[in-house]
Amino acid sequence: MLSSPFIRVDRFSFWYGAKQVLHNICLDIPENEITAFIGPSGCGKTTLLRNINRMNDLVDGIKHEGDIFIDGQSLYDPEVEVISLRKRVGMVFQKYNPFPKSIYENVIFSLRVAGRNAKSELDDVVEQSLRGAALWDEVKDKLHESAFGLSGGQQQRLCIARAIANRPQILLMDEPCAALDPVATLKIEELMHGLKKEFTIVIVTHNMEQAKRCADQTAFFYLGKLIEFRPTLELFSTPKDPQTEAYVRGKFS
Ligand SMILES: Nc1ncnc2c1ncn2[C@@H]1O[C@H](COP(=O)(O)OP(=O)(O)OP(=O)(O)O)[C@@H](O)[C@H]1O
Repeated sequence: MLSSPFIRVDRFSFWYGAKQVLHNICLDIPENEITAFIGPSGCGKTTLLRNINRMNDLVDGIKHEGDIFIDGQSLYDPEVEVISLRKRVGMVFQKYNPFPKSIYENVIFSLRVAGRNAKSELDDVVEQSLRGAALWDEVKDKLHESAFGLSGGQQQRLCIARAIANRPQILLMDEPCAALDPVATLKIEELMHGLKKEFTIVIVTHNMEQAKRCADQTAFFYLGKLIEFRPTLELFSTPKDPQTEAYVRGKFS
């Protein structure tokens, strides 16, 4: 049984110009769990992820039908401000993208933008966020050095620290390990298990082993449609739909 939905995708369809890329998606994502989106390239996983914090609003010529709710509130409610929505929904991208600043300034970037400059608060947020991203012990003696001096895996964990510094409720991760080696990948996966206690996590991944290792629920998409959404172990061991079965058995990618 799924716990109560925290994110509800309700009959959601989406177009880039004349091209429809999502078709009538219905999906209930539970709170404090990890939900993976899998499926072949171009099936719309990232498009759906980027709609959960309305990142796609930045693209010209888009259109949607249906709705997405977070904790019962429509993302398209006129009262919802996109800036405050993005505070509730943090995002980590495929290619780690720290700013050309110190480790410390990267973590508290959004607080600075919001005019929060009290040193004691910033110090506290830096420590809590870096601990949350399992990076504190590795960087606590060089907080004022450039973020670019860190390894790729450390830079991605720094981006996670930056994303959680605002205490979002939801963390969207778009192939967060695609640019990382297997050791750094495992570290991020371990980290996700800890983070889900505090955040509802949605991850897009091409790596089915990663979905199996990390995700509580997995959604399989094909050609812009949601084909199957079930607890991960069930989806991989006893897929109900022949298309899901073909995909998870590696018959197409
Ligand atoms: N900004 C855009 N403008 C126009 N079409 C786009 C845009 N972004 C994505 N698309 C198209 O929408 C479809 C879905 O793309 P999307 O990136 O959501 O799929 P995906 O499943 O995440 O793919 P991948 O696994 O390759 O990242 C694709 O056909 C893609 O070419």
